Amino acid sequence: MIQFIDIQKSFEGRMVLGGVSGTFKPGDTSLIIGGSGTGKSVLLKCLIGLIRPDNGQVLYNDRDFWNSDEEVRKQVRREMGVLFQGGALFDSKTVAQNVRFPLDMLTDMSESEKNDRVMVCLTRVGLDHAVNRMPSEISGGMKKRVGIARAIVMNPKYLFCDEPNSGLDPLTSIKIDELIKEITDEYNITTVVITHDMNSVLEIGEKVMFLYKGYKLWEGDNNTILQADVKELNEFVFASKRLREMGR
Ligand SMILES: Nc1ncnc2c1ncn2[C@@H]1O[C@H](COP(=O)(O)OP(=O)(O)OP(=O)(O)O)[C@@H](O)[C@H]1O
Repeated sequence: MIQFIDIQKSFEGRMVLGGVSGTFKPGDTSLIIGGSGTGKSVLLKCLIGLIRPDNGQVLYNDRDFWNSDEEVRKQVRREMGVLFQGGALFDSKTVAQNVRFPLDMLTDMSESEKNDRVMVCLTRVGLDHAVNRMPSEISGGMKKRVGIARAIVMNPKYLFCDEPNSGLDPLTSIKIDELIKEITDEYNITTVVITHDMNSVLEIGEKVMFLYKGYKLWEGDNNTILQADVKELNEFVFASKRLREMGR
């Protein structure tokens, strides 16, 4: 479980997060949604340890990330998997070498243990046929799958995905969303996904948090989001004027 309490962050006097709190639970795929520049990525970075918040606490199963010593932070970091925007694959490494990278860096597993683990993860994301391909030789959707395989290779308790659908067509996006959700269920991971894709919200949004100008204005699910009585959320959800008119 991840709990974060009153997270605040400003850059050069400009407030980006005004005090955001929330809870993410194991087995849930929790979405953080909101328009551009509303603080989603900064919040994610505060959670995963890339930006230190000015105020507030982030608790990983009761371990206070920012107020613990480096050993605790290191341990928590080892329990995280991150799927970065764009996949962030190494262009000069094969698919298998990309997935294996965290095992090389962070474990003392034997060669055969590493190879087995890589194959388990690549098979799970449907890419066991592509182990020796280079990133330049595979599609955008496949790159995301490689990114997911790499993010789960260390068997994470917590999985963070920053815009997993960026650059993908709607159908491929839904497949990636479903894969993230299935893996979350299967391994009981606490998963947090940043998105501004309404298709994702409607498909996998069982837990949704809406950020607006650095504040959480709404929390709910895909069954209630269309009826929510929050003006800023309605504007985000029904971004198209045409759609707004059709809904009335
Ligand atoms: N390191 C930084 N230094 C200064 N300002 C920053 C920094 N990181 C983010 N910001 C600012 O904080 C605000 C929120 O940025 P953030 O990246 O969290 O937005 P976002 O909601 O993720 O948007 P998008 O959907 O476009 O990625 C923006 O105005 C951004 O310019």
